[in-house]
Amino acid sequence: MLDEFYTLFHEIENSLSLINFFLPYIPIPANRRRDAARIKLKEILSETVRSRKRYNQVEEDALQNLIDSKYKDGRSISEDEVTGLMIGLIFAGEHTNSLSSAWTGSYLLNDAKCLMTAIEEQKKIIKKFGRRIDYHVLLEMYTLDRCIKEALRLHPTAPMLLRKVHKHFTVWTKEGHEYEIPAGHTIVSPTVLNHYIPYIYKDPEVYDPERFGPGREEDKVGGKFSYTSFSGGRHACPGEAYGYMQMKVIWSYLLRNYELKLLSPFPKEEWRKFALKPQGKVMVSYKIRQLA
Ligand code: HEM
Repeated sequence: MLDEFYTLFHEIENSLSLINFFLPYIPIPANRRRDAARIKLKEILSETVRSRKRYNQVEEDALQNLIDSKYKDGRSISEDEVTGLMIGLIFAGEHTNSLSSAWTGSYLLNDAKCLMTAIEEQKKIIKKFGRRIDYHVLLEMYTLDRCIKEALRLHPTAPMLLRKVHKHFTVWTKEGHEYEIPAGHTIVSPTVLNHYIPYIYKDPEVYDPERFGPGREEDKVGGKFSYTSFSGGRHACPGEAYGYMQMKVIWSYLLRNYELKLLSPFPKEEWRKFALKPQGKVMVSYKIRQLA
């Protein structure tokens, strides 16, 4: 069941491409597979929803929260809405995390100094807490946190953010130029360019997790929208903290239990895909070890 679920999500992920951004329903093979996978996922989730209702089964999970939620006028949300929201939620958290973990790993394994700093941090944490990894232990992983944040600065999973303008407003640039933004227009904020602005990020092309460390905190320099890998404003990602936790679980576990080496060249970005994934396969060799 889990394998089938994963494969179906993979089909949805495979349809992410620039062409789909402009023409989401164009009948190309990837979209046909995406639509078939969406139907099958809906069937699986609908069956779970119905079975819970049939047997009055109540679980403590996100699906249950959606099943039990109501509109302001007291109306329950429909089965279609529950399954649609659930698919959206899993998709929002799954491919973003796997891409960001892959970029983080590629950078760590490509940079001996960063890798050593991240390993030393794990050793210190093991000394303090033993080998357990829980919420409180994850909060102590400042170095790993910064390594992930920096990988996401260089490779944000959403390369641009779009907003529909509801009210006319004016923007002034640092150079003093003034721009009128009329209501009704769609504005694009290209995260993938903003994260490389040199007066905010020193040597922006360089992977340097310490730029977020105490005393530097370069992302604070340009104001609250300098770092938008998790977007900003009302529709900022609600899964940011959870996402960091997941990525820290993955990478702390790997660093503690395996000696890893990057075999393939450092990956390039796959620009044809809307989410900036690594191009081709990232090949790694591993040897079992236990950090102490
Ligand atoms: C590395 C991990 C993640 C990254 C990089 C990421 C990135 C983003 C970005 C950039 C947006 C905003 C898109 C926009 O403004 O147009 C967003 C929205 C969203 N994310 Fe995440 N996300 C991550 C993990 C998660 C997780 C784990 C969840 C939930 C379990 C999640 C749920 C959502 C949802 C529901 C939205 C829509 C928010 C709204 O429109 O109000 N994300 N995410």
